[in-house]
Amino acid sequence: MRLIMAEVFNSWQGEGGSVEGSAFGRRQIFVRFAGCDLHCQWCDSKEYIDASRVSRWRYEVEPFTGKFEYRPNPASVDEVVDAVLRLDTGDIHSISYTGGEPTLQVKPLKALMERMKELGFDNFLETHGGLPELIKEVAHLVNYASVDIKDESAGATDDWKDLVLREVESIRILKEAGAKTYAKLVVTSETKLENVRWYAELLNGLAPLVIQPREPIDVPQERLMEFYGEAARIMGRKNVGLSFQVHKYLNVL
Ligand SMILES: C[S@@+](CC[C@H](N)C(=O)[O-])C[C@H]1O[C@@H](n2cnc3c(N)ncnc32)[C@H](O)[C@@H]1O
Ligand SMILES: Nc1nc2[nH]cc(C(=O)O)c2c(=O)[nH]1
Ligand code: SF4
Ligand SMILES: [Mg+2]
Repeated sequence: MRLIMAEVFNSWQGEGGSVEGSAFGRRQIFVRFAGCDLHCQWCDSKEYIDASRVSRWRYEVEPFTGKFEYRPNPASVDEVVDAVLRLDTGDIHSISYTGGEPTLQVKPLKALMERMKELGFDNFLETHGGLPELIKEVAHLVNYASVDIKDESAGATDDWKDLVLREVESIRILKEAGAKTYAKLVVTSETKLENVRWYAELLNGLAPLVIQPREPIDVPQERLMEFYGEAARIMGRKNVGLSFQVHKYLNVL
């Protein structure tokens, strides 16, 4: 079984804040899949969106050295498992599957998750959640899930409201399967308060929410706290948090 890979590296989880299900500050091995069906304006992984242009993938030779080796795509599941195991520093909290959008290659994603589970690792899925029918195929293998709610201002797709409803459905599926799941909302200076209210109503009683400013940050602090306050009023004060992309400030992968 083959897949289009982007990169494999060892770092600490830089996002998620402190809500339940977050692995912020935990050491992970990141497995980044190539290819995505959305086009968030602010995506920081744009070079991996068009899978047909990702002719090779890279894996870190040693954690935090910035030294990589390259292999051609498509990769085999075995090659990826080998790259992950080479980066096992013995203190790994979980394996993060990110991208691009990992669920688009659901068969190899499932095979990888099964292998890592057999090897004693927990699986952490980072997903846009827009494809609940694919989420269903892996939900039973997921220990932790970070599911994005794509704000209107992300410009991810034409029918953004329908996307939000599918993301919430994915969260429901993951929760029912027993995965510790939270929603991540990337906000910009264009984010509307009424939209934040709507997301909070959909998530109320289902999963906690982290509000993550788009990098580079353009949302004023007062606005951020206004979003926070509204979400907390609807969802409860223990179910909302802030998240920042801390790895970018520390200059690590
Ligand atoms: C590159 S995405 C890959 C996983 C999946 N496609 C998704 O969007 O959730 C990984 C995470 O990075 C976040 N992200 C990407 N670019 C960002 C930016 N410029 N500022 C803040 N968060 C960003 C996304 O919102 C998502 O939570
Ligand atoms: N350190 C670190 N934490 C992350 N959390 C989510 C990431 C991602 O790109 O999915 C990411 C990433 O690329 N690096
Ligand atoms: S869904 Fe994720 S990978 Fe795809 S464009 Fe948006 S942020 Fe980037
Ligand atoms: Mg990232």
